[in-house]
Amino acid sequence: MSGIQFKNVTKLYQQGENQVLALDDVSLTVEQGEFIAVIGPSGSGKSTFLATAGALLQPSKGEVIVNSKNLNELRSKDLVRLRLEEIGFILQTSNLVPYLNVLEQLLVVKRMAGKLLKQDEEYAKELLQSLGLAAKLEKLPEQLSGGERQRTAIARAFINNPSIILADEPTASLDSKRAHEVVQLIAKETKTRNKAAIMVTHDERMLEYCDKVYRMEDGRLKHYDFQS
Ligand SMILES: Nc1ncnc2c1ncn2[C@@H]1O[C@H](COP(=O)(O)OP(=O)(O)OP(=O)(O)O)[C@@H](O)[C@H]1O
Repeated sequence: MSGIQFKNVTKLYQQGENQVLALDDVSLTVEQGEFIAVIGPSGSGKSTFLATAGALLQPSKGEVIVNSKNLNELRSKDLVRLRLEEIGFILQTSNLVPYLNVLEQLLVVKRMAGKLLKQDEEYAKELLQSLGLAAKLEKLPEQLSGGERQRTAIARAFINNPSIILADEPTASLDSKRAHEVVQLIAKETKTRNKAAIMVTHDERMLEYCDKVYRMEDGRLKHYDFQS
């Protein structure tokens, strides 16, 4: 199936003599067209969960299945391709390339995937416009506000039309109005383009846009009954 599945996933970190249990027997399914949120206290395992879903970290035990592919069975070359083509990451910090302008930040992703078509530039401009960045196409990251940088990173995550969206605190640097707009946009993309999306957030105001909410506590993931 398309989407993301965790089957009894455990992640242990070695810290000197000690082991830290960051994910403790986590199982869940995020189907295509579903937008889920993960909340929970600092250090509870949310970033570890997202990095595992995005094939950036390997589980110590259990299986992660992304678009019907068991990540344990992929070679590192295939993992790189999967991350590039099928997953859009939105991180806490925007991680923009300092010497590329806003438009180029998106086009470079296409070039990396080996295919930059004429219509890609049009789509990139459209995306940037929908995120309120039409006047900033030629600006470098250092010439942008924190919120503008974050919106550029969000547009960059969408440019390859990935089927999976993984967002780590995407609203951290945004004011309330932009925060709502950005999460609405992720929700809309998820529905209209049938993606599977996971958002880690501290911002309870954003939960209303999500289909399901889970709470992480000490590495355990539990369904959270959220009333909007
Ligand atoms: N590379 C690492 N090596 C050792 N321990 C780690 C490593 N990364 C995270 N941890 C530990 O694993 C646990 C889960 O960390 P994680 O970053 O996933 O939590 P989090 O919920 O994302 O926290 P925050 O909300 O503060 O970002 C914590 O106890 C953390 O100290």
